[in-house]
Amino acid sequence: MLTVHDFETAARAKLDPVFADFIAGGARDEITVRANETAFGALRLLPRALRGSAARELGTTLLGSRASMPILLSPTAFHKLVDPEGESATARAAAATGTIMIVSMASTVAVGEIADAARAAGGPTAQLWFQLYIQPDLEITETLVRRATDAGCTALVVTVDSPVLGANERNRRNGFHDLPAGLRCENLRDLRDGESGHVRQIVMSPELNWGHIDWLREITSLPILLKGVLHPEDARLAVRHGVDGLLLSNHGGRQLDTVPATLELLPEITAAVAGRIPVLLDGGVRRGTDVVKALALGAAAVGIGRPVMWALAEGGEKGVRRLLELLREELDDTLALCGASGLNDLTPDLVRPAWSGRLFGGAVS
Ligand SMILES: Cc1cc2nc3c(=O)[nH]c(=O)nc-3n(C[C@H](O)[C@H](O)[C@H](O)COP(=O)(O)O)c2cc1C
Ligand SMILES: CCCCC(=O)C(=O)O
Repeated sequence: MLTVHDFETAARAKLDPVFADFIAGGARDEITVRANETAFGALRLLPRALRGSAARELGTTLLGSRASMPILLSPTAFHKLVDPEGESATARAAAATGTIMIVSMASTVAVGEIADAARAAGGPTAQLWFQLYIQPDLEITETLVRRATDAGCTALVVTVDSPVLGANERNRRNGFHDLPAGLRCENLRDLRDGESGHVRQIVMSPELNWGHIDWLREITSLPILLKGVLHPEDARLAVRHGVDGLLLSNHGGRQLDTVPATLELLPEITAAVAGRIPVLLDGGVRRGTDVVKALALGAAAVGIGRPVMWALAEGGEKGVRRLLELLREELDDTLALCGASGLNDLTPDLVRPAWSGRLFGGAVS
């Protein structure tokens, strides 16, 4: 396994095609799925020379949580679909690497158990954040927040791009609508009478509004990030509503199709928040160079979604660990080649659009 794409190929060879499609797929024509990766390819890096340093510092602190590198595990549902130990295996790999795992509310291991696995592998400083779909039944949401807080999660990541579930037509064609027998959304156990972790218990609520964020702000002292804000005006509103950070995300192209690539939106979103809160980004990050481009354009860190599922499918805990080490090596190598000794050296002047004839006044095309 030498690249993220090797993990994708290996996972596809191993997995039930229905599950492989669930992971790879996106909404409708998957235009945004492709755009996320393409956007990184449309930028070029412009390195500095003779700024040598013997070692690079990759560590960072995000909203009080220490991370050994600016690459987080974005929340992905249903890890037991691809590995019998599910999220516990993922958490051990993240903790051993010293980076932050954002636990999906739709995890197939309960968040408390995931936290135990993370601490066993990474010690007391292992960092987990918890992703939340605010439920219209606020009592249920409050219970979920309490479960995450009791487990030791150090931030809440509220997904706001899912008033309804994205239309994944691969899943529809494959008839994949629910978890196979024996697997459950363990965080949802015993929330309502007679329901014990059914996926359909998770309500995607079209009524959500800023009042819900204000309410959440009142009931928790954990930092709150919003995941899925795309419009710069909403980024400004987030700051005004006391949100602590943004995870700039289009859900890996799985919600509204044809929204821009997240990288494309990054300059506008960082301008809108004007340094008041950190902006993280996910979507299409597959290489160390992608991480550097996002950070150069103002992201505090990036998240990876599908690569984690592929690595977990390929090799369980070891696979995820190898994936994270690989990305760390690529990031370190890219920093060195760019003449950067740390993340603060990554500035916008290191990035430019790919060459086009227009640079020559249209003389060459
Ligand atoms: C299989 C899968 C499951 C996901 N589950 C969730 C989830 O439960 N909650 C959420 O907010 N985002 C979820 N996402 C979106 C990811 O958090 C992330 O935004 C996206 O995968 C990033 O793009 P990438 O896959 O290109 O790295 C999921 C994505 C995938 C591929
Ligand atoms: C209710 C599970 C949601 C999973 C999800 O967010 C995704 O597959 O993108």
